[in-house]
Amino acid sequence: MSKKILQVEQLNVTIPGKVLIHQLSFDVYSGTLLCLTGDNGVGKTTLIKYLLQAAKDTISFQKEIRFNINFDDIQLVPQFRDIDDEFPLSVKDFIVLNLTRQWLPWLIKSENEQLQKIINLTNLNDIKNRALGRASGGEKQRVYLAQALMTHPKLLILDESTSNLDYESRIDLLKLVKKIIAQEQLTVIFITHDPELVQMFGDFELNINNGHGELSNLRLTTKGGKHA
Ligand SMILES: Nc1ncnc2c1ncn2[C@@H]1O[C@H](COP(=O)(O)OP(=O)(O)OP(=O)(O)O)[C@@H](O)[C@H]1O
Repeated sequence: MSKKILQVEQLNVTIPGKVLIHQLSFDVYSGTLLCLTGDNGVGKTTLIKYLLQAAKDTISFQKEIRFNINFDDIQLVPQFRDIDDEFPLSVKDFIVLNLTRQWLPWLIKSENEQLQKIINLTNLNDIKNRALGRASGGEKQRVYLAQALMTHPKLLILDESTSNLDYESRIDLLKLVKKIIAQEQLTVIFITHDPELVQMFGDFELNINNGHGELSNLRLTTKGGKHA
């Protein structure tokens, strides 16, 4: 089994006046895809907010949440982006928005190399100069993924990245995510309502139900030895 990058022990996930998830414990292993599932409103996004807060402020949650990576090693691809048809920035320019160095208005050699590597990895060569607003839903998701990958994350959190995509685009995106996990030793937490994707691509499933979370190892439990 690969290295643990995150350990959560007996965590209560709360909102004002209510415990959403009781005594939640699970581990996340490096180089795996963990699917976070559960009905609307069970607390998946709130759990992710706790994890991000704990990565930033390691002291407050030190008993319940322990990361073996830093906050800067984590990238979140949010569920909603305000990108309409008129969004003028090119795919290439959007991908580099995450880079924090702002003292030069152009990219240095290593950043250009990283950009081209990520564009190749996410199959965006054909549309890299197109305005992002003109990209299809599936292409946009690949661009968001590419933007997140620019900073060499160790943990990527995908919040329902496939929810507005057709069947083929959903499968394609998850195949790409699995390829990147294998190539880059990336770890992914994927929030999803899609049981088929969980079964096809997940290594682990953390299902939240009735205020409790249960972690399943899908590689061990899947019939037919899909992941064995
Ligand atoms: N700051 C807050 N104050 C009050 N209620 C909140 C707060 N944050 C979240 N909630 C409530 O907590 C519940 C869980 O929300 P959350 O967004 O975590 O659910 P979710 O499992 O991600 O749902 P979905 O699948 O619909 O995205 C919801 O009922 C939401 O309205």
